[in-house]
Order: sequence, then C-alpha cells, then structure tokens
Amino acid sequence: MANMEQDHWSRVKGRLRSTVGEDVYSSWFARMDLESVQDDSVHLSVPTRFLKSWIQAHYAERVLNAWQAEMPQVHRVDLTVRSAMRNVAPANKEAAAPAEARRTETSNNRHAPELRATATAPVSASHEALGGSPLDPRLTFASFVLGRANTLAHAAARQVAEGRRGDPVMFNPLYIHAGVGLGKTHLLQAVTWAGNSGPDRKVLYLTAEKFMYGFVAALKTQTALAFKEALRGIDVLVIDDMQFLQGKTTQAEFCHTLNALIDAGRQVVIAADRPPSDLESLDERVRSRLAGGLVVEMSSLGEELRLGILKSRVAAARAHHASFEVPEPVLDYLARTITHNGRDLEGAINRLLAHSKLNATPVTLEMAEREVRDLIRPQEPKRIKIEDIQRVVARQYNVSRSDLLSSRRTANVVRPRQVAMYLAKTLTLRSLPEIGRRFGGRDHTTVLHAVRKIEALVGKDVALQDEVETLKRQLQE
Ligand SMILES: Nc1ncnc2c1ncn2[C@@H]1O[C@H](COP(=O)(O)OP(=O)(O)OP(=O)(O)O)[C@@H](O)[C@H]1O
Repeated sequence: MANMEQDHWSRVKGRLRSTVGEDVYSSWFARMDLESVQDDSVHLSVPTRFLKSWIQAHYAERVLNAWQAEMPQVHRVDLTVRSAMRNVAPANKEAAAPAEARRTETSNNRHAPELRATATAPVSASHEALGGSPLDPRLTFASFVLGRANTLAHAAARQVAEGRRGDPVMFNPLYIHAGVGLGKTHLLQAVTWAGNSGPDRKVLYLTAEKFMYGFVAALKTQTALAFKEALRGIDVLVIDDMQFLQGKTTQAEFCHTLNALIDAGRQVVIAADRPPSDLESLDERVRSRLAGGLVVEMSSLGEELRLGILKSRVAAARAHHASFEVPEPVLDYLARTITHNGRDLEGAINRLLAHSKLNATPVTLEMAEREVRDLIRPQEPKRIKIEDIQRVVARQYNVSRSDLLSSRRTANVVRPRQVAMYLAKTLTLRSLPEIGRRFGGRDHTTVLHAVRKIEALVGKDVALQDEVETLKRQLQE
C-alpha cells in the first residue's frame, strides 16, 4: 500500500482518537486496519463480526467524517471482517503462533478480539498450501472446556490428533454431530491445530462448502485430478458442516475421496448438525459410509460446562483487559440462564466487556441482566417468584410466611429465613436490595450474609444440602 495512504490513515486514526477518547479508541479502533483506498471509497477491516457491527452501528458517521476531514473526496467507507488465518505460512513452525488475522474476507470469524486466547499452535504450511479453510487460533484443545456433554467426542478427537503416521486407525470416519453452537467447529479445529503441530502429518480442515468450491474450481480449470491427488495425499481430512455438502457430482467425488482415504488407512473426521441417517440430501452410499465409523453426539451444554466456558472466556478477555472482572454471581446467573449454545455465552461476555469498558463501570448483576436479556431464550428455566420460595420454605420448616418476614431471631426462624434468601438469590434474578425489601425490609448486607452462610453450610452439611436440593426441585417443578 502506498505510503501516502498510510500517512492519511495515521492521521485519520489520530482524529478518531481525539474525537472518541483514548478508551473508546483502544476498545474499538485499535484493531482496525486500512486495506485500500480507491477513488471515493476506503476499505477498512476488523478482525471480528462483532467489532464490525458495533462500529457500523455506533461510529460509522465518525469514521467517515474523520476520512473526509483528511481526504474530502471520500464518500464511502467499507468495513469487512478479516479471516482469523495468517496468510503467510512462516517457515519456522515454532514462530507460527497464531496471530491476528491479516487476510481480508468476509469470513465467519465469530470470536471477538477481546476473547483472543494465547493459543500457540503452529500454523501448518501444508494446510495453507492445500487451500484449507481458515483456522481460528483460539479454537484449540487448550481452550476446549470438558463436560459430560462432550467427553467422548473430545477423547476421540484427541486420539485422532495425537495419532502418528502409520498408526492403526481406530475409528474411521470419526463423525461428530451436535446442535448449533455446541463446539463442533472448536473441536475439529483443535484436531487440526494439534495434528499439524508434529512434523510428519498433514491435517487438512475444510468446510463442506470449501470442499465443493475447491472441487468445482478444479473442474473448471481442469485440475480436478491434481485436486483429488492432493486430497489423497493428506493424513487426516477434517470436514466441517457436512450438512451443506450438495450436488451430485460433488457428493460422488466426496464419496470417492472418502473411500480412497479410508482404504489407504488415512483418518477422516466429520462434523454435522445431525446424525448421518438424517442427512437427507446425501446419497445413500455416502450416508452409510459416514455411519460406518464412530458416530458421537455432543449433547447440549450442561450448567457446569457453561460456567466453565464463561470462566475461560473471561480469563481470555483478561489477558487483554486486565481490569475486566465478572463477579461469581454474574457468571452463575449467565450459566444458569443462557442455556442454548456456546456462541451466546461468548456474546454475553463480549457485551459485558463492551459495556464495562465503554462506560468505565464494573460488571454487576443488574448490568448483566439488562445486557443479555435477548440471549435468554423462551423455554428457559421456569421463573420462580420470591413468594413461592417463601411459601415452600415456610411449609418445609413448619413456620409461617410472616415469621420469615418478621424480625424474630429465634433459631427455628433464622435458618429457614436464610435458606429462603439464599434460594431467592440463586433461583431468581432479583438483586440483593430487592430481596431484602421482600423479606420485611431488610438491608442488602443481611441478605448477602444469609446467602454466604448457606453457601458455606451447604458445602459441609449433607442434611442441609439435601433440604436445599429438595426445595429447589419443588420450586422448579
Ligand atoms: N466445550 C467448549 N469449550 C470451550 N468453548 C466452547 C465449547 N463448546 C462451544 N464453545 C464455544 O462456543 C462457540 C460456538 O462453538 P462452535 O463454533 O464450535 O459451534 P458449532 O457446533 O460448530 O456450531 P455450528 O453448528 O453453528 O457450526 C465457540 O465460541 C466455541 O469456542
């Protein structure tokens, strides 16, 4: 790019910095790059979709103004998302720690820069040479959180990733299926990063779309034979989003490739959003071949797993924003209420980060409730009312509801009251002051004390733990 353009760009950045202030600038514009200037339009790029839509929604005008102040002829600013893949394969693999994306393309990088982990898996030169789909450096085994939903899929994926050339292939193909946003792409890319970190194996990650595109392009340029040979020369073929494989010729080609690889003892790993038998648009031969290896389902993310993912996202964000803190109750609340998929969990942390950075305020439960409201889907856990809690607890401990609200401090009332407050905190979205008000106008510190007390006791006292569990069950029914 011409030096002059870069000079303009530096000055535009300076203007933006002084209009929006240093904090906002570093949150939103620090990773924006100039791609090109052509006539009256400027082409900029950012590493994520999230950043793109945020800038478009909030700062489009200011970015254009800053350009016009520098170059009056500019009438248009285009913003695109860079892919997460480096476009130059470094010769030295150790130096190939995934870095910020450089290649411009409207890719599906769904991961905000704030969540960039410190993954250091090398980028495989062979992967790039073969035209593999872009890999996201954050999607590694190190950042994959384990839980009941994915233990088997993870173990199988690891086994594949750690295999060596010539090892007997245990299950072929390995077919992983799960609903949207439950970690398929994460696991498949983790296999690719890990598999390519050794010197002797070539692992190629392709989305089904990319496979089709590669094949169609090869047909057009009459290099289809070379394409097939190249594919057959790899050790592990990883195909994501199999449900999108379309077209008779492509399917036939895919089937040949699959057969050739499997017969040659090469590993094939596939992910889709449904089991092979439900891939209706696929040829029967392909379906049965796909079902002939190990088919593993990843089920929906349990609460513990969701909490683990949230924590790992916060830790990743803190690597770049050390002051970003999400209190435990907020994490618990998010894990409890955002139940559908990992992408929503990631989105929630991004929003909290954006909000707390922009407004320079700490993350609170109230803020979280407001910010993620639309991520909480309809069939979320039944909304429990504080009155219900008071009623059920009073019945269980044989006291009256007015006892719970009264100022009486006898032991037979104090404990049930504390349990009720604890349940109000853990099962509802009410804030501590609100709960205090609903328990006879108590102060929020009294509620906090009760919550902590019961939390501590539940960890030690099995009988109390059972009581609390029974109460929760009754309330959730
Ligand atoms: N077990 C996990 N550990 C860490 N992150 C996870 C896990 N499961 C899902 N995620 C995160 O959730 C988000 C969505 O996951 P991913 O893109 O892998 O889903 P997917 O199953 O491929 O979805 P789709 O069907 O839409 O392609 C990603 O940010 C991913 O890192």
